[in-house]
Amino acid sequence: MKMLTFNELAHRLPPRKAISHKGDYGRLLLIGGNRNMGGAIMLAAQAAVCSGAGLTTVATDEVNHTALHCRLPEAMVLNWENNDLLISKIKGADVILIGCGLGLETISVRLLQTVLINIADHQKLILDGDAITLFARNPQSPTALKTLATPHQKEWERLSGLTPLQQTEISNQTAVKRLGIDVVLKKHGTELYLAGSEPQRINVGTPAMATGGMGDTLAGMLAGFLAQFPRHYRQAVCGAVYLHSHIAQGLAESRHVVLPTDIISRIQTEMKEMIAPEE
Ligand SMILES: NC(=O)C1=CN([C@@H]2O[C@H](COP(=O)(O)OP(=O)(O)OC[C@H]3O[C@@H](n4cnc5c(N)ncnc54)[C@H](O)[C@@H]3O)[C@@H](O)[C@H]2O)[C@@H](O)CC1
Ligand SMILES: Nc1ncnc2c1ncn2[C@@H]1O[C@H](COP(=O)(O)OP(=O)(O)O)[C@@H](O)[C@H]1O
Ligand SMILES: [Mg+2]
Repeated sequence: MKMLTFNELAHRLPPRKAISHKGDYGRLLLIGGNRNMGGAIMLAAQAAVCSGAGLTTVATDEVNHTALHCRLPEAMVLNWENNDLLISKIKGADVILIGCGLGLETISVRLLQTVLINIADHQKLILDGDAITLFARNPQSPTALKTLATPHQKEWERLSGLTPLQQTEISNQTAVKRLGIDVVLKKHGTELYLAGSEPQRINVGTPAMATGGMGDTLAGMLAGFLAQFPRHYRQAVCGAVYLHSHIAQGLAESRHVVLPTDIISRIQTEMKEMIAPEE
């Protein structure tokens, strides 16, 4: 499988224009965080904001609102039980990420359905975590033109029917085509299956990343990149996936374990290396 390298990514994403404002860098809606897993959506939201999303709104259980406001005053918050407000936020978003700490309860199912019904083909959708598990139980054609799922191997097994041992490049490609979505298959040597390009694999990453919340952080980075670089879909997805593991690998030189929050604190600085200098 083709290897994704830093050289292929460096300076392929555009710098910010002097005459621009937050509205130019994407409206992002993140949906997740039940009563027990508020941390998952907070990590995703922090990663998205630090990646440069213009405006970030988080729809989550009300129990998480104070913590989220304290941790990330840059983000707006809404109660995910407020269906009318949620629908209006879905319709106004450029990118929607659902799944981090979403849970598998009745409300989780309803939230995913609300997104799938109300999203339109000019918007981008990212399915992570529990949204993948729920989607696998009831697969349907997504109405978003671009739908990206970010499963780990167990979630990919639920979605594709392939056990980790059966998850070969050819079988994965067949399953991706059948599902009609793009897939970032997370593992040691994460693989990218994006429509219109040949599968790629990253050569960065470390077992120091094997800790809860690491995938939530990647999902937030992907959302932030897609919101901000709407005309550079492939480079944005590859850039976020690569940078997440590249940062972790650098930090792991001096740490036994790398925390999601350690990665988040490096995103802004490391993105400076990756973005083309202003012309
Ligand atoms: N702080 C938080 O609130 C956290 C919330 N989380 C949320 O917990 C929910 C469930 O996600 P989980 O992934 O824990 O649960 P799952 O039950 O979907 O999958 C976890 C299990 O899959 C297996 N597995 C096989 N291959 C794997 C691979 N390559 N990578 C990871 N696991 C692999 C492992 O045995 C692991 O115990 C998600 O909504 C997620 O966002 C987790 O991200 C952990 C942190
Ligand atoms: N041994 C490893 N080597 C490289 N990357 C890893 C390793 N273990 C975990 N990761 C990375 O950490 C992230 C874990 O994602 P996920 O399992 O969804 O975490 P969570 O749901 O807890 O946030 C993925 O990006 C995966 O590639
Ligand atoms: Mg996960």
